[in-house]
Amino acid sequence: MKFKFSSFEVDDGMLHSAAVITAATFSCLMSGFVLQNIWRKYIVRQRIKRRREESKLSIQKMGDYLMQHGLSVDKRNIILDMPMAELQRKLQNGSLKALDVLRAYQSKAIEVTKDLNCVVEPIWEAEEQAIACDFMTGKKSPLHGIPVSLKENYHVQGYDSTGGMAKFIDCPQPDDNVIVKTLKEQGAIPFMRTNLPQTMMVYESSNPIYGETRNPHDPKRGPGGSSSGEGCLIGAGGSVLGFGTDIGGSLRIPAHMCGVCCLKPTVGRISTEGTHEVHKGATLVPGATGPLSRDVDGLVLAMKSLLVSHMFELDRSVPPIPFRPEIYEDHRPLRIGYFHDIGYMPSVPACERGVREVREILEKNGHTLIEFKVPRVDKALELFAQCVFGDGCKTFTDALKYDVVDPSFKLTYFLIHQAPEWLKRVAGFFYRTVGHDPIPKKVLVAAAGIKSVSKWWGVVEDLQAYRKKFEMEMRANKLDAIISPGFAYAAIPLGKAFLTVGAVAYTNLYNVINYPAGSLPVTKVTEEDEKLLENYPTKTLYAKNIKKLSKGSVGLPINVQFVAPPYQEELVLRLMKEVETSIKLGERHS
Ligand SMILES: CCCCCCCCCCCCCCCCCCCCCC(=O)NCCO
Repeated sequence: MKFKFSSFEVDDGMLHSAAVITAATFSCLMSGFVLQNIWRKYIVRQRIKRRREESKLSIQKMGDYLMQHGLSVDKRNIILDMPMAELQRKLQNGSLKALDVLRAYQSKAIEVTKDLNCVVEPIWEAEEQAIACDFMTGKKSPLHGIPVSLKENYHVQGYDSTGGMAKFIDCPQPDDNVIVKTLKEQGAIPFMRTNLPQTMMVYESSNPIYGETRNPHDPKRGPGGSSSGEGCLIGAGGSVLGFGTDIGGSLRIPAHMCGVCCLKPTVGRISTEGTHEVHKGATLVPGATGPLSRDVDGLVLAMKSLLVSHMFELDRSVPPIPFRPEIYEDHRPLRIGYFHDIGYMPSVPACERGVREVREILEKNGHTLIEFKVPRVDKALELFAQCVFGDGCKTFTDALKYDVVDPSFKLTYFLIHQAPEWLKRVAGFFYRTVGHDPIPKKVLVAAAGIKSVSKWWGVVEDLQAYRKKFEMEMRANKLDAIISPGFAYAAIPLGKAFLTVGAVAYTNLYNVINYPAGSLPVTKVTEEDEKLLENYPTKTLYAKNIKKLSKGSVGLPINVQFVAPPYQEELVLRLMKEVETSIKLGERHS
């Protein structure tokens, strides 16, 4: 048979050859594509393996070095037991050497990371800095000789900031970030870099490069995240002061689960320049940087040392507001709002008791406590998802292309980041009908992305309106501050955060409204709390999971959050210090 195409003729033999050539080209392209994918994934795995080995080797080398140059156990323990104020005083008056303090904390950090895997690598330059401190004469800076640990996403010259993602391995940072530079200028010694979950947008603690960090109070449980390594290292006594980041609770969740203090400042109060975030462009609910510490004095010292002309000069977007002692040291009685239940899922009995006990302390100290109802928590959650996943999660999926997805992140990644909109709607339907919970659908649809600029502007208006509503509620009650649960529950078994993720409402509320929020350990889960857990209401799927996963948590730490209007960090710290002091006095008298 012959076909005639205008000026030339084609027989079926030619047609057959054309089809064969097309099919061959197509299968070549396809296999090329598949092979390229396999190759890229292979390269990524090799890179991850090499980086992990380098990290382990560096930690081991530090351990070996300390065996030869370490302190005696007694001397080390005396240093490790010192609260921040005493440590600072002794470094200032020269009765402690910076090198001894560094060695004490290096050796404790290396010791605890063996079981807990909280350190990703030591910062080797610390030693030289400590020696320089000890040779210094003249007036000492406020952080003189104090070792500080840093979450891995803080840029440190010469080190990678991977955020647990292979794509960023072998990209050493050209410079220290603004906070690190200011800390060094103030005499601090960055000495350890700490672990985080892949992408930092979960409150788990694992990534394929550095592995999984465990809770210092129960290694079968998670330390919270995403400043997981910081919470764990400070909670285990391996650091006295550290720094992390927080977009939805990443400072406060690990602080609560590991029993340490932290402060998430108002975004803008201190510099956020030079931290690795996957979606830096999502500026409506941006990441905050902030300190974690063993005690409130550590947070105060950190803020005083950062709020100085050096930082204001390095990052001119930061308003030059120094630390205001007149607010921190004020004794005026305040009106403080409180809640136990955010209006989505109740907090477990131990967290509720934590707030109740802090309320009693504050009332005894002369403050007025008023019950506060959080306006429309569903709206706050929806706004959070719209603002951080507004691009339909494209920045996240791009960052993880060819990467190994961590098991602890797989379900979140699939459902929030990768699933097409129709599947998100089906999952939302499941949560609403089987889980008796309409909120996940809103969040999942939001994570499918904002479809146009005018819709994006609508989100901006909604966010402004929500912030105003919150402010008006506080004004209506004449509130100076708020206290609320540190989180909905204490630490749960590793890898289970996905099953309870709605609890993030307890922390990300303050990111949505951009209020400073501190977290303070106030109690521990008791047998009585565990008994009361039996009556925990389980209306939604998340609440059921919380009840199940909270069992067996006796002895775990419980924090309370302290919150004030934007730029009132000193007020937050004042209240935290007041409660910390009362708790310590109470412990001494009992
Ligand atoms: C993943 C579950 C899918 C179902 C959706 C349920 C929605 C229920 C409400 C939860 C809304 C938020 C979901 C997103 C999870 C984000 C968790 C954020 C943890 C902290 C992140 C952070 O602060 N990172 C700091 C980075 O520097």
